[in-house]
Amino acid sequence: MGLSTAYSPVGSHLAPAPLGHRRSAQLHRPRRALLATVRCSVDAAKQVQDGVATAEAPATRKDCFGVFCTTYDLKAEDKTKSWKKLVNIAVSGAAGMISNHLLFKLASGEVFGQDQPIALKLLGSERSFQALEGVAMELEDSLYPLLREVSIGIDPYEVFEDVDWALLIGAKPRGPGMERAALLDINGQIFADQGKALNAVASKNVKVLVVGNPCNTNALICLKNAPDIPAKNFHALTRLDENRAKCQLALKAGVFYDKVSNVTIWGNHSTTQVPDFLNAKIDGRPVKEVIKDTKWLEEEFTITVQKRGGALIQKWGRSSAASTAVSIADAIKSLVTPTPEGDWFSTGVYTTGNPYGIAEDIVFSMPCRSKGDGDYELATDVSMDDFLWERIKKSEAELLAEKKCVAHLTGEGNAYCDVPEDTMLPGEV
Ligand SMILES: NC(=O)C1=CN([C@@H]2O[C@H](COP(=O)(O)OP(=O)(O)OC[C@H]3O[C@@H](n4cnc5c(N)ncnc54)[C@H](OP(=O)(O)O)[C@@H]3O)[C@@H](O)[C@H]2O)C=CC1
Ligand SMILES: O=C([O-])CC(=O)C(=O)O
Repeated sequence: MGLSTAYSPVGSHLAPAPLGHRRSAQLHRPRRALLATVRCSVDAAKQVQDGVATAEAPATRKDCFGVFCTTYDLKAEDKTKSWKKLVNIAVSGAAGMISNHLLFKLASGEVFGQDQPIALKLLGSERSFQALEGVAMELEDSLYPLLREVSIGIDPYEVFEDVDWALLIGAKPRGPGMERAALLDINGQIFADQGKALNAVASKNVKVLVVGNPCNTNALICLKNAPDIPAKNFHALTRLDENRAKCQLALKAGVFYDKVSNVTIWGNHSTTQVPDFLNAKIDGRPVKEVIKDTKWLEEEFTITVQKRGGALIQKWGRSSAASTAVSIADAIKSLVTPTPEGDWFSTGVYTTGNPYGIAEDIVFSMPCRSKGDGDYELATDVSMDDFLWERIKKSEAELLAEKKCVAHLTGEGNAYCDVPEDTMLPGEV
């Protein structure tokens, strides 16, 4: 088995290094450079390709971590020779609950494929740096062959360097009594800064998936602060909502999930989101032909999906983490593998140029298809009726109001915040 993951914690002001970890080599680094890079893993990767096994003297390795100061006999296998070029993935909020599930899915190869080696660049903060070290240690201990590099840091300008994907999860949770305007402002600032950093140092074709709430408006802020990256490359996660809607339709129809297709979530990742049962299909047939209970579809189904996050928090005492990680994996897979014929997936994307008549210049969840190249096109073979359109307009109005709240972060003048009273995240009750 190939094993080349390593990280080296840097930052002497933080907690003592775990036993066996050498960190003194980095102590002279400036605080801004709280990024642990991995050199030995690159060497090890080369050795995989070459079929060479060496045990380099630890003294010559400045950035390695513990056991990774020695490289192993990686027994070059045919499959490693056919591996693709390394993909660099940044994850913010990497010490949080969602990441704790997601990182292991990414490292296992189930998202990008079993021939796709990856580098994980974990972004945290001073408050989470020690926890990030713990995350990196767990990744090490998992012996994932495809995970070639792990680095940790608190400076987005360093962590985002050359990244192909940025999964932006870290955000302040809304506390009791906190106004939505305050949440928009605090989190918006995080995404404005990260947008600037991505613009400066990431791959110019980086794909950005914003998870941290309120994710649609955070994604808008991020893309506005990254003018050199195509706006089309920014996504807000609404795949969890799509998965929740599929589950409810499958339950009601008495079928397994795999029979449910063409489910769109329109709009904001909030309680105004619109799960579309007009275009959805069960076993290839319109949902309305299979589920005749229109009252259920129009009322119970919609509200259940809109408020599923809150219902889960009431049971679990915390917000969805594992299912969110699964949905992030699904969202990425939908972009890196071709969409099954006739189907589509939901993702929050930039509306400018959309064919549906939704207001331009916001991030809105809509139905998309991909050829598997990381890009997507909006699905045009969708029907609209008054019921669906009326609800879409409500979610659109909410996003237009959110946009005004963050005008100071998107370069559009002074903010004026008057979001509708009932604007809530799915997890709020
Ligand atoms: N779009 C969707 O479908 C869903 C979105 N979410 C959202 O994802 C985000 C992350 O959720 P989850 O992983 O469960 O949350 P956690 O609380 O476990 O982790 C969030 C991370 O955010 C970081 N963070 C950034 N700024 C702050 C701040 N000012 N105060 C506190 N923490 C901060 C922290 O990391 P650090 O200190 O390293 O910065 C923390 O580890 C939340 O915004 C949540 O609402 C959740 C479920 C579904
Ligand atoms: O509100 C939250 O933080 C959680 C959330 O987005 C969801 O469960 O959909």
